[in-house]
This record gives sequence, C-alpha cells and structure tokens, in this order.
Amino acid sequence: MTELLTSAQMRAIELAEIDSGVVTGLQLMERAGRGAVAAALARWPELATGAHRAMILCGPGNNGGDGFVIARRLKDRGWDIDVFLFGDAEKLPPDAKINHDLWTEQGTVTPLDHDAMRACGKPDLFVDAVFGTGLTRPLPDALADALDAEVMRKWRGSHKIRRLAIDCPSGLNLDTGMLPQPDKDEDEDALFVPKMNCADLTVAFHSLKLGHKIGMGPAVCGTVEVVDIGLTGEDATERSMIGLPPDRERVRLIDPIFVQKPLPTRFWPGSCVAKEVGGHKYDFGHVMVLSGGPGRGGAGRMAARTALRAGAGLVTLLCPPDALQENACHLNAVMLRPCADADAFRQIADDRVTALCLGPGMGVGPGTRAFVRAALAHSGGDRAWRETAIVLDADALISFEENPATLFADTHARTVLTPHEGEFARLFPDLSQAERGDLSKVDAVRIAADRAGCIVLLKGVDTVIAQPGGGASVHSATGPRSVPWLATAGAGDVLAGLIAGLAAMPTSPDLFCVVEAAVWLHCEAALQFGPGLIAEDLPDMLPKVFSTLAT
Ligand SMILES: NC(=O)C1=CN([C@@H]2O[C@H](COP(=O)(O)OP(=O)(O)OC[C@H]3O[C@@H](n4cnc5c(N)ncnc54)[C@H](O)[C@@H]3O)[C@@H](O)[C@H]2O)[C@@H](O)CC1
Ligand SMILES: [K+]
Repeated sequence: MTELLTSAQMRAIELAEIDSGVVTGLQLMERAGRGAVAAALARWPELATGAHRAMILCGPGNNGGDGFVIARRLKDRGWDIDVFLFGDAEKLPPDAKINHDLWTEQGTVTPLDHDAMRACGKPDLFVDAVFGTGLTRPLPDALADALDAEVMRKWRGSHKIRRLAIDCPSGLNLDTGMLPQPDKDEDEDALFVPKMNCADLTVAFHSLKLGHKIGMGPAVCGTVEVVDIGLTGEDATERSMIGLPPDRERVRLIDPIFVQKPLPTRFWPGSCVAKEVGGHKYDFGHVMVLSGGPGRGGAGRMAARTALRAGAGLVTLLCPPDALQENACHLNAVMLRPCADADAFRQIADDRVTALCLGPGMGVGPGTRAFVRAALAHSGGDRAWRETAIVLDADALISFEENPATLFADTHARTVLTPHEGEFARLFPDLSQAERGDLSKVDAVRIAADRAGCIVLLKGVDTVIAQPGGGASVHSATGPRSVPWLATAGAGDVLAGLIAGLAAMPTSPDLFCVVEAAVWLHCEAALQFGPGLIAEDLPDMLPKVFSTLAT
C-alpha cells in the first residue's frame, strides 16, 4: 500500500529525520536533485549520453534548491544550462542558498523573465523547480505565463521539450490536487483562460502526496516517479498495509502495492473474494436488493446480479408486486419476492440476511425513506455472524435531500453511502465541490463520514472513501488504471451490488477494506473489459478478474 501524504506530514517526516541528526537538509536536497536527474535520464534514455540543453526554473524555497542541485549535476555531464530564479537569491532558505552559491561557481542565474527565457536556445529538458509542497497561493501572472505548457509548445525548433517537474508542476496544491487561480475581474470572465503547467514526468520525494492522485493532479503531473531520499526514521509499513483497517491520519492509495513493490493480488484483493472450500449457500451470506416499480427494475437487477457474482451465496431481489412479472422475465439465479412496503420488508428480511442494498431505481420519496429506515434497523439476530451491512446509493440517498439529519440519525458503522458528486452535494451541501474551497476532497469526505456516522464513498475518477474518525483512502482511475468507458449508465448500481456481495460473506474483512476492494475490482473489471463496456458487462467480467487474482 502506498501512503498519500499531506505537505505538512511530509515536512514533519523530514524535520524529525533532520532533528534526529542522521541526515542534514543539505544531504536530503542533494539526494533529491540527484534522484530527479536519474529519474529523468531513465525516462529519456536519449538524454543519458552526450551533452544536451536544459532550462531550469528555480523558486524561492527548497524546491528551488533542488533545481540548483540539478543544474550542477547536469553541468557535470557537459550540458548547457540556463537557470532562472523567481525571487531574491539573498532570501533563499539556507540549504537552497548553499546550492545556489555552488551553482554560481559554474554558471549564471538570471531573474525569471519570459522574454529572457525565449531568448535562450530551445531546451531538450525543461525543469520546473519553482514551488513544491510550499505553495500557499495562486501563481503570479508572469510566472503562470512562463510555466504555461501551451506557450512552451510554440517555441521554435523541431524537437519536443521534455518537461520535468520537481515534486509537482508549480501551481498545483499538493494537499488538494487543485490549481488555485488568481482572482479575476468579473468582466474578464469571457476572456479568462486558466494557464496550465503540465509535466511529462514528475519526481516526488519519499512518498506520493495527496495532490498527485486527486483533483487535477494526475492530469498535470504526467508520470509520477517516487524517489527514495533515504528517510528511514519512520516505519510506516504496518499502518499503511492494505487489507487492515485504515490509519486515522495517513491516507492510503488503493493499489496492490506494498512498500513500493507489487503485492501478489492473491493476498489483496484476492483475500477479500476467496471462499472457504465447501459449505451451504447460506454460509456465504444472503444479500437482499430492493428495486423499483415497473420499468425501473434494471438498476436493481444489475446490483443483484453483481452481488451474486461477487460471491454471496444467495441474492434476493425484492420488488413492488406490480413489477414482479417484469423481473421474473429477467432473473434466474437471483431469487425474486414481492415486497409492497416497509412492513412487508420487515417480515421478509430474516436474520440470515447479511447485506442489504437499497437505492438503484427505487424512486425518490416517502416509500423509499421508509424502506431505508427499516433496513437500517434490521438486526442480524441469533443466526447472524455479525450485523447486516447496508449499502445506500442513488434514490436511497436523494430521498433524504430535504432532511439528511434524519438519515444520519439511523446510519451506523455497518452502513456505506455511495454517492457521486451530485448526490453528495444533496446530502452534504456545505461540503459540495462548489463549496469546498481549500478543503481537499479527502477532508470533505472525512467530515461527511463523521457527520453520517458511517462509511462514505464519494465516486469519481478519484474515488475517496472515509470512515468516522479519519480513516480514508483514494482510488485513482488514472494513468494505467484509466477507464473513461466506466462512466456509463448503471456502473454505480453495479458498484453498490459489488460492495453488498463482498460484505455479505462471513469471510469478508473489515467493512472499510471490503469497500476498498470493491472499488478496485470495479475499475479492474472495466479495465480488463476495455472500451465498449456497458454496465451489464461488469458483473460478468468478475469471474475473469477473480481468476487473475490467483497469482
Ligand atoms: N530538507 C527539505 O526540507 C527538503 C525539501 N525538498 C524540496 O523542498 C520543497 C519544499 O520546500 P519549501 O517548504 O521551501 O517550499 P517551496 O520551495 O515549495 O516554496 C516555498 C516558498 O514559496 C513561497 N510561495 C508559495 N506560494 C507562492 C506563490 N504562489 N507565489 C509566490 N511565492 C510563493 C513561500 O512563501 C516560500 O518562500 C519540496 O517540494 C522539495 O522539492 C527536497 O529537497 C528534499 C529535502
Ligand atoms: K515544482
């Protein structure tokens, strides 16, 4: 498992290491610069031999310090180097100042200026070492112009400029993944085009930061390489281990990676789907999915089919009596029962029901609210091995838009809410994307989980899961896990069913870990299927995905 640190957490780790006396800030800076050069030459082997040209933009903090190290290292390889400084050399922090002075023994530093940059020869490598974890506000206009990737593309000359970002493309907030833009005049609205500083390769130090994986981060960072700068003082191995309940402070990335090495998928997520050998169908849990009226049953049916494919021993779809015939025409292995209202539900849902899935296609209104309340009051009873898991999605969430507090009064630790941004905004208007400001998506979902007293999964290209108390993780469907074709009608219904199906089994781990596994498997099924996917394909991809988890 990979941790996603905040800027403050990264600073604390560095400071603790420096304070303990095992390493100096200067040594860390040297390792950072050296590691960045090694990563760039590995990425672009054509630069590894011969002399080339680099343009290096340095900033007023330690990120700039890394830039001066890089300048010196490349100069040692015989390169032509143009170094520009944004800020005042005399005000550089001590380690950066030392590296600035070391560089000036070999080359010059020019104050950052767009025209002066354009007067230089076109570089083979452009290095952005202006701001890293220390960014506190939007980029000044002149700097945003200098870093704008579009402007760079217009440079005369045939070769492409390779863009290397140190820690991040400057302007990216590494806590939120946002690109704070300068305030603009109202009348300028029509003309305002945000500047985009995009890198081909971003070199992060010690660990990924949150902003590399959420918001705009993946789009602007390009490939992100983590460079080990030898920070050994703290062992985060235990707390970042996937498959265990999450740490309260450190966010983890949902990926079968452990201590920067691939983890055999039979350990994770394989351990979440493996069945014990033998047994009765009831031994593998019973999922009930509540579905909507005539003509609206597709969403519930897809959730139910997925729950069965996920490994639940039994899945029953409950539908209004007038939708019975329609559903009977579509279902075989999934069982079907009519269920007129919440009272009927209480009679039908016995104590062997281990997971309930409500929302997809149910319809918005008092009927759905009554079902949700009854489901949240459902108790496992004597024959249950633990309390029923309740997955609430779509209409089960929107039905509480007028008064979310009445939902949160009943939700409990075995409840999972699975909104997309639109549904999230209806339940948590003050935490919606539009209102979030400097709050990261992760912190917004943490607050939501605390408020609701249950697990909240906020879907998106960057999916965030949080539970009360701070535990949180991120799944990023970007880079090699990019699945734009998963943005298809019904994919959310499938995810709800997948969580219910995995949570139903007696062998299932901690509910938070089930949700993490479900999100990963959902993306993996889409990835292995490829373009052309429709939501109905997802449950039927699961057996293939599961077969790949054996190795
Ligand atoms: N010893 C260390 O602490 C190490 C730090 N490292 C590097 O140091 C970086 C962090 O260094 P810093 O904490 O100095 O932070 P930065 O170098 O990212 O930036 C801090 C400076 O930028 C100014 N600033 C922030 N936003 C601005 C804006 N929009 N416009 C104008 N000025 C702005 C701040 O006032 C401050 O002077 C990391 O990203 C990494 O690259 C690495 O060298 C590894 C070792
Ligand atoms: K940078």
